[in-house]
Amino acid sequence: MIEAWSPEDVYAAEAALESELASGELMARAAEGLADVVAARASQLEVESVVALVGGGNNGADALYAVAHLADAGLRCAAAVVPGRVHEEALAAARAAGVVIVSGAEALEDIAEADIVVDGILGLGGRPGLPEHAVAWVEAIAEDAHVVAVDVPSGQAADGSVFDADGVLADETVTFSVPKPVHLLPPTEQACGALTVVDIGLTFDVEPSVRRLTFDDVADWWPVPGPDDDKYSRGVLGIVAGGENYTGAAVLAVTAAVEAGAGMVRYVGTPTPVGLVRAAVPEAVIGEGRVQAWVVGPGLETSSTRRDARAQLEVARRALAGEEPVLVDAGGLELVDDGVVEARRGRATLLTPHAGELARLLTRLGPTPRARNRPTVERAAVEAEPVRYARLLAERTGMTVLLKGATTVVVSPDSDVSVWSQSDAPSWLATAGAGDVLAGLVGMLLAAGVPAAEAGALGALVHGVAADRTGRGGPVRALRVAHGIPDAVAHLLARR
Ligand SMILES: NC(=O)C1=CN([C@@H]2O[C@H](COP(=O)(O)OP(=O)(O)OC[C@H]3O[C@@H](n4cnc5c(N)ncnc54)[C@H](OP(=O)(O)O)[C@@H]3O)[C@@H](O)[C@H]2O)[C@@H](O)CC1
Ligand SMILES: Nc1ncnc2c1ncn2[C@@H]1O[C@H](COP(=O)(O)OP(=O)(O)O)[C@@H](O)[C@H]1O
Repeated sequence: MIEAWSPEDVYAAEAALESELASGELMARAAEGLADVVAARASQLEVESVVALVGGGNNGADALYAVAHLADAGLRCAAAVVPGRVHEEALAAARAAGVVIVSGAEALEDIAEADIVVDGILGLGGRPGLPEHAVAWVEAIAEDAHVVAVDVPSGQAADGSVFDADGVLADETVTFSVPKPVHLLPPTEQACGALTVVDIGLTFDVEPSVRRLTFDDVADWWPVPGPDDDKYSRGVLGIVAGGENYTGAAVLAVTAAVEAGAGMVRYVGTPTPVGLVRAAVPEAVIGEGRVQAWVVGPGLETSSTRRDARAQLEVARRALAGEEPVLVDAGGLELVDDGVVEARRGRATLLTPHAGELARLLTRLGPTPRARNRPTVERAAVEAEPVRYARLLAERTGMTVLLKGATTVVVSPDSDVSVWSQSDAPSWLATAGAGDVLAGLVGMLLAAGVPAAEAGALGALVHGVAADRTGRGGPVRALRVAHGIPDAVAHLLARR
């Protein structure tokens, strides 16, 4: 598991450790680790000119001490500074080691010619956006330069909340002791490149803000049946999905649940998808019955006036009113109102919208049940600040929210619980029907007893790996992702 702590928690851990160490020791460890990474990269890339972009805080000091080490080691180093706004001891150390200190136009020339740029403008203490003087520095970086961010790519929010397209976009980031939210969350993760964590000795006795499951965690988490299991003890999943228009969603969700290893899947639909499911997934049992969890919504048509569609909707509503865990996706999200919110208090519910669905649902629900003013939430706003909006929906509904995207986040209604962030899928997975597959897969995990947030994270990981292994670098269609789940699970379980 990869875990990230918030800037506040990191500052607290730093203060606790600093009181036990000689002054400057932590920064010395950070700078040494940073210098080792940059030296290794210079050697791999067979280049020798390094320019540090130096801000006025400790992040800039790390960069200065690091280039001092690199100059000692024989690399050609310069540091761009704003005179008077720089850590004086670090500046003296860099100068003494032979680092050329530059500012103004001279700095821009050196930056443009550098093979490696070390970004020490802003770190953990940075607010989103670049300082004015640093805009020209960042613009001057050559296209083919290798950019190493110190702790946080400057301009990006350290808590992962806001992405700055004009900020630093690093090829790699070197951080200290533990990852921070900026490294794991959308939208900022894209600015970090490859991540190296240098251990400087900080320890934490508080929960991380963000967690990410890795391939090696799957064997510990996946519900593997034992000799005493039967199909019922493994968990029966009820799926209410598909309609006379969206027939395929039913086939995809049911196929994924069966392929993921559900003890049994009961499918509730209208005549056309029932016929298709019967033909495509003979293992599925048609009709309502006792289940351990429900998936409600893929391809569900909530406005159909057909008698069979209304009967199907009644089952969906019964599921939402019942005790069993429910995953609510696509059309099912249209059934979520304040009555459902009330009825499901204290019961496991996982909403799985994409950004557009989340925006629509938040707009419809409004900020509070009786709010007169219901501002429209735009899809673009959700895409810009996914965790913030997923949290708003989780808090508004008391339900766990899995927000789908290139990086999928899972946010619990309790703000003290870590956010899950999974980024395991190839971009090929952005294809119609992939969400229906995810719903069936995660539904199976709920039926097997995996808690909602963990089921969401685990399901997102396996979904991504199934797409990756099925597509082998090329396109994937959703049905093949569903059929690829057993291979993905077997592959991940074999890592035990
Ligand atoms: N924590 C650890 O464990 C360790 C941390 N270490 C290192 O320390 C780094 C954190 O250092 P830091 O606290 O000095 O913050 P940093 O980001 O360098 O600068 C803040 C300054 O910038 C300013 N400022 C902010 N945003 C701005 C903006 N948008 N535009 C303009 N100005 C802006 C801000 O001004 P203010 O908001 O106060 O007015 C303040 O003066 C950390 O990332 C790591 O590299 C290691 O050495 C050892 C272990
Ligand atoms: N750029 C991307 N890279 C990787 N995965 C993506 C990307 N965009 C979307 N996905 C994943 O693809 C799936 C799409 O789901 P969804 O939008 O609900 O599709 P549908 O409703 O057609 O089934 C989600 O699991 C999402 O996380």
